Amino acid sequence: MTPHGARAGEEDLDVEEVLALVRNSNGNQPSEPAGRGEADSTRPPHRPDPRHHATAWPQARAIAERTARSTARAARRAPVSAPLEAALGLTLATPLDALTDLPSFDTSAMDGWAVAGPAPWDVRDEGVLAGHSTPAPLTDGGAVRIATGARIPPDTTAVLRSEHGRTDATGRLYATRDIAPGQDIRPRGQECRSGDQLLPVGTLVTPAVLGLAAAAGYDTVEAVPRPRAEVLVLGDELLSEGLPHDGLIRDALGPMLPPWLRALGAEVIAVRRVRDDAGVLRRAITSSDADVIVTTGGTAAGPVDHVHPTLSRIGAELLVDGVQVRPGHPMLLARTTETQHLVGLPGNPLAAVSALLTLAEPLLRTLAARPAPEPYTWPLRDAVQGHPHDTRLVPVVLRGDEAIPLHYNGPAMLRGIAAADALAVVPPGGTRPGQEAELLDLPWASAGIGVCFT
Ligand SMILES: Nc1nc2c(c(=O)[nH]1)N[C@H]1C(S)=C(S)[C@@H](COP(=O)(O)OP(=O)(O)OC[C@H]3O[C@@H](n4cnc5c(N)ncnc54)[C@H](O)[C@@H]3O)O[C@H]1N2
Ligand code: MOO
Repeated sequence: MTPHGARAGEEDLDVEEVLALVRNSNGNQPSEPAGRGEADSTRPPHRPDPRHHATAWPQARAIAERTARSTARAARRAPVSAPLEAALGLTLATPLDALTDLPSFDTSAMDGWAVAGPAPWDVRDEGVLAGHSTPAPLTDGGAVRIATGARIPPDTTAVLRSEHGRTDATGRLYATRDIAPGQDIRPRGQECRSGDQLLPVGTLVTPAVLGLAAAAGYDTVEAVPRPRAEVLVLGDELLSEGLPHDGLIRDALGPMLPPWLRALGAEVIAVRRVRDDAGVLRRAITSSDADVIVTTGGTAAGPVDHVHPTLSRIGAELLVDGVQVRPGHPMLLARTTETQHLVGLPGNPLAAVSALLTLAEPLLRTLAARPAPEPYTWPLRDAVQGHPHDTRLVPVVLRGDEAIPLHYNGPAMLRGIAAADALAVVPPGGTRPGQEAELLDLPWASAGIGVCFT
């Protein structure tokens, strides 16, 4: 594995600059109708050559990130005060400064005796347990039974572990090995002083961050709110239960997308089935107050593929109209209002995954103010056939220090991705056995279901 090193510095671009970048990259005026808008009768009903519009894969991801950054700046969403139990997966909007010294008092690190002065020691009758208030001071030659986590009595020299002490017939305590002054005492403020910065703005709230926040005295943390996402599942052929029959198939994306979008930082406010009707789709889009609308299907140029004409009719700006990636090349990204984006995922399920990781991931991550993952590469055990011009995303499992490409990676298949640890980014032309390729992690593969899906 070879980390690429730090990401190239992403300069702050505003929306105009992003749009200019799109114009330059694919010759397409993003503010123009998408290409087959009913509003523009001078245009042919089908886009003549999708490849002509398609954005290179790395650039598509950069556009998604940049438009999210400029929208986040424009929208200035106020931080929320999140109770710890609701903060997992959010990003800190203010630094986590210690509200107390840690430890907040001198603490015994071991079960044993607090002792004062040299051995032997007379042991007090009553011991000190964790949670007790300040115990009485010791005097030279004195000792007291103490539990791990208990407050150290004033004038204690050290803590003698229970396994390193013995008492004689008269009950006097001796050490079976040397103990140094201060041994097994955690002094107040050893980890931090009140006011110390424990974590900076922008830190992802993990289970460990929740623990640290609680230890440091927090009941709530100031965090960036999750971007609100609404999923519109298009397609009259979809069933929500039972076996496929009579040309109807099960909706695979309705169940898959909400948890995946949550893992990417979104709050999923609704999942709606939308029938193949341009008016219904239009109303569904224009009535949504989500930050990000995610549609599935209808991105191509078939008779009931209503996404492009609808975006055109509502005056949305197409920032990405097709990406040079397989599967998923008809994917799109549009800005529907000043503060709202739409990600069009193709209907083929693995193509939808590809679009999710290409466009939705950088968009949601940036809106959620999450840190960008460090890109990394991994050797692919087997040769992978490449597309002549486009990037391929191929499901892989990680075994030892190799990534093994999986079969069943066709656009309509989920069998490969369901078994995968990551997606390999295969450049045009393919890879040789042992050649390194960038990997895109799947959120559950590295973070665990409970962590990333809450
Ligand atoms: N003439 C062309 N046809 C197609 C092209 C092309 O370039 N020229 N591209 C193909 C590619 S590549 C893809 S990907 C698809 C994208 O199509 P759409 O986004 O319009 O999706 P649909 O046509 O609605 O569906 C495609 C396929 O996926 C199935 N589907 C849809 N939704 C779901 C779902 N929620 N769960 C499971 N399966 C779903 C749907 O039944 C179709 O089989 O276009 C190609 N065509
Ligand atoms: O983008 Mo499509 O998935 O190649 O079938």
